[in-house]
Amino acid sequence: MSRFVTVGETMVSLVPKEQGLLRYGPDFSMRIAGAESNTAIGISRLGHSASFITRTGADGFGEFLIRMVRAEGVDTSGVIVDENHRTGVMFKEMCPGLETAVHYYRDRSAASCLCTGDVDETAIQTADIVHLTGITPLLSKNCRQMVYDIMDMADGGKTLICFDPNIRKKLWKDEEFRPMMKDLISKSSCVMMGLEEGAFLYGIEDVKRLADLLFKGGKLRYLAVKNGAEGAWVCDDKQLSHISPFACRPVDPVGAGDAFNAGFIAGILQREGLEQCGKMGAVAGAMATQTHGDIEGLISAKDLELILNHETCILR
Ligand SMILES: O=C(O)C(=O)C[C@H](O)[C@H](O)CO
Repeated sequence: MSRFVTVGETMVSLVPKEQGLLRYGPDFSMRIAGAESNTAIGISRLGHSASFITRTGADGFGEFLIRMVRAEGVDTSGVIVDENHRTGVMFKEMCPGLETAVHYYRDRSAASCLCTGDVDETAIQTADIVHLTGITPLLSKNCRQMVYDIMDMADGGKTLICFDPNIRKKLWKDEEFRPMMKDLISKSSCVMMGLEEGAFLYGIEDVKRLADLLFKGGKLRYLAVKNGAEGAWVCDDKQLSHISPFACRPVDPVGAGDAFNAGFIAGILQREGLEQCGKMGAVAGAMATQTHGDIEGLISAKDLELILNHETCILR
């Protein structure tokens, strides 16, 4: 039984070794990417049990993904190897002065064939937290149904439903997605979203107004609103606090939101106070921006503790 369970797509991520346009043929290194597995690995690094459910192709890329996620201590026993579909792939493109661009090769991938039958209901109902993102329901109709069904499996029980809309405009092919995303948020007890995502979905840029609206539904227990290098806000039904950003040397923001989520959720699992959960998220998010891969900068429990206690790490 894992305290944290998540379901979604992990892809092989080909990250250029140097900056420049793809058209000039950079060399690539092979990493992994996927919002849900990033968060699962972040949770595992912070000392909590995590399991990840997905489908991969029966190919070397799929074997690579499973090996990488399992090596980080995440339970992959729920991963299904799909003989009929291939593992999704994405490429990053990094140009000086521009934000990292991603190019997906994930249409009809193995993970887009995920369905409700792939998910063990008991695993969801016995977990403390089930984490879902708004990427999965955009992958296919069966994925959308599965996300709703997982929320139903957890609803009414003790499992906290965490949701990050993680809006990916490259996957956003239908205006129907907006009401669906809002519906999924309304079914969640912990929502972690970007300030820009709040504006995109609700037309609200003011965090207090956004919190008032979302808490009115009665289901929400925690809200984190992330604002990149400007920090974040964390709220429950009693308190709204701004969390200052943690100083870092960013090279790539992709994956920082997932790292924030891991820190924030680890705080909830440890029954920390709201602001401490926010600080854990802010430090974890900042540290993740310092590497080009999504998972390489995910912080360990020991390093997080040192930072939060303002202690220095003895290296020599
Ligand atoms: O964009 C996606 O679908 C991914 O999950 C890949 C990245 O790892 C993710 O965007 C980081 O949050």
